[in-house]
Amino acid sequence: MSRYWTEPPFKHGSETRTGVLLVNLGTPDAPTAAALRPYLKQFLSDPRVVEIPRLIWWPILNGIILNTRPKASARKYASVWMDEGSPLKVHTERQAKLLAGYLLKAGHGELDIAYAMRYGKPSIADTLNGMRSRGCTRILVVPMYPQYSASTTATVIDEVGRCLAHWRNQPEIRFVRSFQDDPGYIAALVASVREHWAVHGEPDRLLLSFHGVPRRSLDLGDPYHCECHKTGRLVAEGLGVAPERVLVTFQSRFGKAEWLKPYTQPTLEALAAQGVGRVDVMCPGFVADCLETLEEIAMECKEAFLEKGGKVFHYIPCLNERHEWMQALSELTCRHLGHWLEIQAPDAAAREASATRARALGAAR
Ligand SMILES: C=CC1=C(C)c2cc3[nH]c(cc4nc(cc5[nH]c(cc1n2)c(C)c5CCC(=O)O)C(CCC(=O)O)=C4C)c(C)c3C=C
Ligand SMILES: [Fe+2]
Ligand SMILES: [Fe+2]
Repeated sequence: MSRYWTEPPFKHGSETRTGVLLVNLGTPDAPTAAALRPYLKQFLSDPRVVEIPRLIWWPILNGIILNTRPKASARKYASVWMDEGSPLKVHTERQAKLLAGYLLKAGHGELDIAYAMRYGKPSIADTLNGMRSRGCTRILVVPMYPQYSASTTATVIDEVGRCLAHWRNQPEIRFVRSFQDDPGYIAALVASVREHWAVHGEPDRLLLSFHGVPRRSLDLGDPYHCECHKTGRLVAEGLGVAPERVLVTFQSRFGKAEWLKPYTQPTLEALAAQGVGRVDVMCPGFVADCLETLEEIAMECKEAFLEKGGKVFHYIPCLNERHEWMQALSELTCRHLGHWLEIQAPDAAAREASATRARALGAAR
């Protein structure tokens, strides 16, 4: 591969477009060990995800993990796989299509909406190339992680930078950093819990389970832990329930090191042992259901809670394609697109808005 600036020549005078790129974590192509292996290799080779010196990590990854985990993970993926594919990819694709519809309704049908996966397919590189070929010269990248973490958000930003290093004619680019306290996102979470409680009544405890990260990343200054707690506090406030009935926990510990605490499954087991009868669990850090929610929480954690004497366990689904969430995402997107929307839309309304602003600026001077 030639290293730099390999794209076809820019068509001078051709129309330019504004694009929105949604990026989520990634997923294997199939629920099989053969498909899991390259996916896990790419994911777990990312130094933003596993911060262990390569000299130590490579033999563990290639010698142990990639020989055992693909088979075990494939079984888990098979238990949640949908007719159309991996839940994470299915929901992300639907979200991108719906977002285009919501933006069209808001008067921005001209926007180019795409989605990509940080690991696996569709890759960020291929998707950006597609956007370039459709004439996108301005791109807003939206990592689909409400809470910022170096292991998720930062690695998306890094990868976009690496891809653009091969472009001669680079686009104007913006990133959404995080949206842990976005009022629309919080309102969508609250609406989802309320809807569940309207049918099933209220539980003894509501657990908000976020994906974990190594404890060390908090000590080194990663804001993820704080952002999770902020989301948790705002959801509890929005629901109007006593704070002690809402717990923030962290799931999916990987390896032997300490991760963010309290851990989700041991917390559920302790609650069951204390005689807490019913818990509801929601995962606000994931905007789409995936292996970590459908298998780890709704199956494994449920079983653990009931085994320890808990009576009722409800899993409240992720926001997925919920109306309030899609509305919040389209509003968040418009806010971040900012003046690009005016530059983009060459219609009378936009020209009028620009003229009004110019007049106001003139008057201010
Ligand atoms: C090894 C360290 C890992 C860190 C750090 C980590 C952070 C992190 N991950 C998500 C979101 C998701 N992770 C998912 C799967 C997954 N995560 C890890 C490991 C780390 N994650 C592994 C090994 C796996 C693969 C599955 C397995 O074999 O158990 C997923 C689901 C993907 C899917 O296809 O459904 C998501 C989503 C966040 C938000 C995060 C840090 C904040
Ligand atoms: Fe993960
Ligand atoms: Fe997991």
